[in-house]
Amino acid sequence: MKTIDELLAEGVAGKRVFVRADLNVPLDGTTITDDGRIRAVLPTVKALADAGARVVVASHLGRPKGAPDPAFTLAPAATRLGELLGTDVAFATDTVGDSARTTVDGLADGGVAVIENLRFNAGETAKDDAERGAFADQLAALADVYVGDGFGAVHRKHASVYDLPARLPHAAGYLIATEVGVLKKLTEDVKRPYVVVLGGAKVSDKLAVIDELLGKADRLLIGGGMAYTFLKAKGYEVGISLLQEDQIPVVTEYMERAEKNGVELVLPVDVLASTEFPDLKTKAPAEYTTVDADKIPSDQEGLDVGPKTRELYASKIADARTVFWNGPLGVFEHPEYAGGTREIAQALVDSKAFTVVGGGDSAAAVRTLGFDENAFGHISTGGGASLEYLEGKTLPGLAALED
Ligand SMILES: Nc1ncnc2c1ncn2[C@@H]1O[C@H](COP(=O)(O)OP(=O)(O)OP(=O)(O)O)[C@@H](O)[C@H]1O
Ligand SMILES: O=C(O)[C@H](O)COP(=O)(O)O
Repeated sequence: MKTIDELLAEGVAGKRVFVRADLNVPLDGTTITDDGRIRAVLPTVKALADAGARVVVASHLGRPKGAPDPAFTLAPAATRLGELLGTDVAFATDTVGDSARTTVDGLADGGVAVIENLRFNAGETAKDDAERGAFADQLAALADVYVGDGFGAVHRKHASVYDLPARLPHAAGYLIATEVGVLKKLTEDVKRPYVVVLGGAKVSDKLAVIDELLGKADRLLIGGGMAYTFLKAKGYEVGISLLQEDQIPVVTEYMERAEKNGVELVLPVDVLASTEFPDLKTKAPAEYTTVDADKIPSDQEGLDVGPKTRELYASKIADARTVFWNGPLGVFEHPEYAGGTREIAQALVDSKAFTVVGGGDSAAAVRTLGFDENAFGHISTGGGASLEYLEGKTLPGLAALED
């Protein structure tokens, strides 16, 4: 894989360099609530701009349906990038149309532009190779060189991640190099006990990693939306909690295998449950009760792990030498349901382990709850991406950067 330093040594002055970033930041309307993913790509963008490249930054944001949708515009991210760089950043209101062409043509050496959300174009995420390829051709027309630095999206076989680097000379950015360096340690030389904490809401994306972790980790602590499929598989009532019904046989097998392999697979023993999902905009006080995990009322959903679970999980983390944590333990965006995530973050900070926090939302949670980023060994920008790396899968966005 060519590094960005090698690319810089060859010279990029005057060249149009397409930087595939992951600027998929959490938003409250048009306000960015955590800009960690934008800050993470700054070293690459700065180095290219300082070397006189004309930098075209591209990313997806959210999951729009292949057409423009103002709720998912990258305009706020472009503005924030400009603030962080301390320079004007041009913004194209489309991805490969007139605005993108004019904006890129108007870039001076050392200038930076952001083009609109890649996923406003159906070709970006298309399953069909030809459709993705046609969109990649349009993107390729905007640049001379490609730099992959959107670590959070390298597990996606998408046009800008997978097909575009095949069409241009390419290199890996600083963020990808750092992320891969840290995660490699967890796959090759892990210090034990190795504890993995899994939570979050993208349950179907993330269950598969457990298959691999059952052969690697010593303890798996399950929380967040992921827990309810396990609790249901144990025969418990989970009410209207997040549930991946079709995965019940799979998680049942995981629990059996964990027992056979001597891996501790730990589930919540109590949860905060409510009849209503909280209002994340107004943060209005929520009504909930704390119930044992086998007694969730049928009209309620679990929204955070309860106090007994927090204590149990903290005790499982205390003597760890390595901890990987992906996915908030509850709906941390609401103050009432942030306690589980906060206490797990605190347990990581208090432990002597090498700690890695993975995921856009997990990283955002740690920062918005007031933790010092430096209190953790590494905060990864990739959730699904870091998990698939740990699964040992070939990640399309990394494979595409190989020479
Ligand atoms: N019990 C629960 N019920 C519903 N949603 C939950 C629950 N627990 C956590 N969540 C939600 O999970 C979301 C984060 O999950 P996600 O899987 O996206 O995390 P991530 O891995 O950090 O991010 P990413 O994969 O996007 O990088 C949060 O918005 C949080 O509110
Ligand atoms: O938030 C993420 O995990 C990445 O930006 C990838 O987003 P996606 O899950 O919508 O592909």
